Amino acid sequence: MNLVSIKNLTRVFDVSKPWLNRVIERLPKRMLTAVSDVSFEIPERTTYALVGESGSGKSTIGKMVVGLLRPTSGNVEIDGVDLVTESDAAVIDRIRTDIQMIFQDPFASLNPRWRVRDIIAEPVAARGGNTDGLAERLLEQVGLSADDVNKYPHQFSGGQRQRLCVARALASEPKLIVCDEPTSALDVSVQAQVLNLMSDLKEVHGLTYLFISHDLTVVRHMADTIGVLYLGRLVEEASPDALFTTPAHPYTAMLIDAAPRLDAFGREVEPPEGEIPDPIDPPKGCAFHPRCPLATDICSAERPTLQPFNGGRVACHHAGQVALKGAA
Ligand SMILES: Nc1ncnc2c1ncn2[C@@H]1O[C@H](COP(=O)(O)OP(=O)(O)OP(=O)(O)O)[C@@H](O)[C@H]1O
Repeated sequence: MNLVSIKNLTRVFDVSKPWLNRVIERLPKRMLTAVSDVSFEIPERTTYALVGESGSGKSTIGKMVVGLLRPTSGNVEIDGVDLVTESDAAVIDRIRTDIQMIFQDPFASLNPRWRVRDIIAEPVAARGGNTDGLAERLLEQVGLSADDVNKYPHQFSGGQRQRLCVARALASEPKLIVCDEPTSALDVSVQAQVLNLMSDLKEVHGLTYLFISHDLTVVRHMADTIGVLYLGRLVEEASPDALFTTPAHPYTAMLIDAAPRLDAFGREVEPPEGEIPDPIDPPKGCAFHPRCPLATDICSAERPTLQPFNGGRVACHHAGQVALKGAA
């Protein structure tokens, strides 16, 4: 059964400068479509990874799923309840407790003046739940010590702080955790430990993850399905195996080819080629065509729709014609 069902999700931001619109009458508003007509489903107890470059709309989707942002149009169904159209506040409240979010920066998302005990127990205490021994139990589950309950966030390393965030997210026994780049602020060696912990906890607690990352290699081993976003649209969706061996979209191939090359300082050596277009004025037809090695006339004229392909879905006029550099 699907825990999450996203249908035709769209979010437009008004990025006009109000003062300019006041000075110049009838100046058209500048509208930025951050997410456009995105649909996907996440079956219970599985991990769906959303991957794309900066600005592709990943965080905007994550925020709409947890209810931090309202969609311009489309639907977000969690556990059979459409959070966009549901009017019963009690039902929405029940669903919201089933959803937690973990952010990229573990320090910014932990109150520096609170002890770990209060940070972890707060979501449960706020609902009048029983917090006896809760923080101690969760600390042990995330690989920290129960003796740490009286410490403050600054007394932990980056990786440990992200473990605290995981413990806090688990406190209210959620069904779905939306993870927005949870390991990208961490050292590479610590990243793997936190990812392994999250995979283990998924099995133990029967969790479902929506995992957001700009890095395909991070999600390769933990995702059941990967959705590739480009300029707010889903351009490919497939299992990690299919995606890495036979990417159907040239953008996916570009991301794979650019993936894990790090220099001695852990910086990406080879970013994907070409510039990301202006999202306020995206290219006509397929938004990827100015960067695409396979582009032909049809690509600048007609936007390809997402179609079933090789067990997944792809939006490309030349689906399946790509070759990975590494495979050449
Ligand atoms: N509150 C906002 N107001 C105006 N524009 C926004 C807002 N939030 C996001 N955007 C724009 O929407 C687009 C998608 O942003 P989003 O943060 O969802 O992308 P992302 O893929 O998560 O990128 P990153 O990895 O850099 O966070 C970007 O062009 C961004 O500038």
